[in-house]
Amino acid sequence: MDIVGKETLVRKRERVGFSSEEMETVRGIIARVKEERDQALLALTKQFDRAELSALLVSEAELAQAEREVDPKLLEALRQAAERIRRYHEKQRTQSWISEEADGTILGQRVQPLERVGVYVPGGRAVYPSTVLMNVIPAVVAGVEEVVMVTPPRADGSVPAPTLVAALVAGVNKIVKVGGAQAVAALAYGTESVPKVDKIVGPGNRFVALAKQLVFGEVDIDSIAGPSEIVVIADETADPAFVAADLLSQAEHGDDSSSILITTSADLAREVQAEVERQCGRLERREIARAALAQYGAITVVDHLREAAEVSNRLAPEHLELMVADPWQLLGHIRHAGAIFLGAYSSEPIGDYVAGPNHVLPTAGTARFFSPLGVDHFVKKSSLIYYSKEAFLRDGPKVITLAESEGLGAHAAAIQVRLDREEACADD
Ligand SMILES: NC(=O)c1ccc[n+]([C@@H]2O[C@H](COP(=O)([O-])OP(=O)(O)OC[C@H]3O[C@@H](n4cnc5c(N)ncnc54)[C@H](O)[C@@H]3O)[C@@H](O)[C@H]2O)c1
Ligand SMILES: N[C@H](CO)Cc1c[nH]c[nH+]1
Ligand SMILES: [Zn+2]
Repeated sequence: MDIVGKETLVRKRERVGFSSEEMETVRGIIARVKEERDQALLALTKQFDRAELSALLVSEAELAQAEREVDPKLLEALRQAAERIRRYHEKQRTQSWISEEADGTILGQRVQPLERVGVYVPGGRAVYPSTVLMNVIPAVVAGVEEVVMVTPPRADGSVPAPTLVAALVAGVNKIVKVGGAQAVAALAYGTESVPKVDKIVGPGNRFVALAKQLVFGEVDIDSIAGPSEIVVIADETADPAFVAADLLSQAEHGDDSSSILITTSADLAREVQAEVERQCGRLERREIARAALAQYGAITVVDHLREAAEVSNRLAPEHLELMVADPWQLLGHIRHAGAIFLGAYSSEPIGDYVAGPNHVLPTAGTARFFSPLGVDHFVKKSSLIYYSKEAFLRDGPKVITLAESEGLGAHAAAIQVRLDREEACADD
């Protein structure tokens, strides 16, 4: 990892948008799925995943086989993680409310779960049972009636047992063996095997992200979760081995992941640089991590922690670790980050798996305005309005004035007809 100036470090994070070629590919896939439905899904799965499927849906027998096959230790870890994730998300529930005014007017807001959602679970380069839990549990906690999961099959037509078992633990209703843009299109428009959903959530590669953007409007989507990112702010009290290990934890996700250290200590910067080199050599995914660090990894030395917070706020990272003597004090200066990890033992992977908060977080600077995936993403709200006659007679004339100022005569007339009726009744 290079030690660079802070402006170079900020530029390291800049990403290229979608190419016209990618646009064309994904538009073509979506159009084909709309037209040919299941036939297109089967053909595209053969083309991209090299799997020749006889059925798109995962069967009960496959689920039972996965339960038998999976390591009991993994099953137990998934169950315990699911419990913590469920408990955290239960705290996010928002209630409907209703409030009555003195004149009898009743106003309120009704919160209702979405009926059916689709969850994309990546299946290309790695297996992510934890991502199944993180996407499905908030939907279940919100009260969504039907959760449809899509994930690309392996070349032999199977879905990895840990993914299937995680789906069972989390409460998925239907699992479809399809990935990429074709899976997103199927959820957005519906096919013989895939029901049309109201919202699509879940991370994926560029084809998945682009497809989600293109079907937005037909269905709702969550924010687009791009390549993983970590920023560590560390002072001279941080342990260089801990810092290096946490930087590598995100670098191993993909060669487009970003790992950045901002520190007030030039000594720590050099120690972390050496540690990263040493620890990276021991990793199975070292080539991926090296490529990520070369392109999107950097260390910068700043004069004080306030400046470190300013640089981090400009990056608005997905994950931010505060490995400093007093992380709670520094927290006051942090404005933008998807998840903030405080202190030496709040290592980022704790948040990826077991802490409870969601690991689907805003990336690429979107933590400035997006929030972590949560129960809110799976509900919608309706306003409730009951006007008493007394309140109507008081406010009606104001509505007429406002409607006339906008040239909307029918609006004014809807009020006037009631005012006239009232006047006629009073005359009788
Ligand atoms: N933010 C998170 O919480 C989180 C969690 C897990 C994974 N991820 C990210 O999700 C991504 C997963 O990517 P992945 O590729 O491993 O799996 P993926 O499931 O997203 O993509 C695989 C699919 O991409 C499609 N595809 C591949 N090449 C194509 C091409 N040339 N043209 C059209 N379609 C093509 C195929 O249909 C294939 O099934 C990674 O970037 C990973 O970091 C993020
Ligand atoms: N760190 C990833 C999100 O950026 C999520 C993940 C899944 N598994 C391990 N990590
Ligand atoms: Zn991770």
